[in-house]
Amino acid sequence: MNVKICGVQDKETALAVAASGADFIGFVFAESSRQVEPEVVKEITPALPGTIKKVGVFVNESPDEINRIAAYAGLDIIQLHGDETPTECEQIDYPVIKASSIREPHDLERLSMYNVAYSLVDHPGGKYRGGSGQSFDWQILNQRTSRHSQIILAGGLHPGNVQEAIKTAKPFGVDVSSGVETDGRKDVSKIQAFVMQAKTMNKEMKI
Ligand SMILES: O=C(O)c1ccccc1N[C@@H]1O[C@H](COP(=O)(O)O)[C@@H](O)[C@H]1O
Repeated sequence: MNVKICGVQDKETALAVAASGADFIGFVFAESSRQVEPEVVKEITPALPGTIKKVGVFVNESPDEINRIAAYAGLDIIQLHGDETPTECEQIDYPVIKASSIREPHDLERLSMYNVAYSLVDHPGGKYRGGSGQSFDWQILNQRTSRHSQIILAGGLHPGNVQEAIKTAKPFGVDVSSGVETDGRKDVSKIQAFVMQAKTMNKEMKI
């Protein structure tokens, strides 16, 4: 199971995320309580091993600005968490994770409009466009077709429910932000527990 830990804001936490065995680390450049400046991420990314993919999260930013920040900050992958069109996704010079809100089975149809590396499925959200800590009905994902491969499941995951989520939705990967925090800050013991729970499912399900 592939694991992404999102909303990292400092080098110490980033190193702990890499040491936990996570496959992707996310930095939020969009408006959020977890927003981080490109100058900060530029100092963090060279300290991380090449094995962990550095993901920049953007909401309704222009492709030119995203490409500029990605090159400057040393990103590998771009996560688009707003109303970006399929054309805008194709203007990104990096592999794209396109996030979509899932309320009902019909929402899955939207995923195949995008020619992107990964589709991330999330709860419709709260104050910001993501990171709300709320989950949706994972059973909906059982109605996806083979066109919907490389699904990353997000929204309200935490160490206590990630195994059930994986069993139900059988995603390519899982993504978490709020669920590995205590009092709004990343909590290394929760990050380690989340990665351990998700990777254990890997072995049990042989996926
Ligand atoms: O984490 C944020 O603050 C954020 C802000 C704006 C867009 C996306 C954001 N994070 C993404 O939101 C989902 C779900 O997060 P949570 O686990 O429910 O808190 C996840 O994909 C994050 O990458």
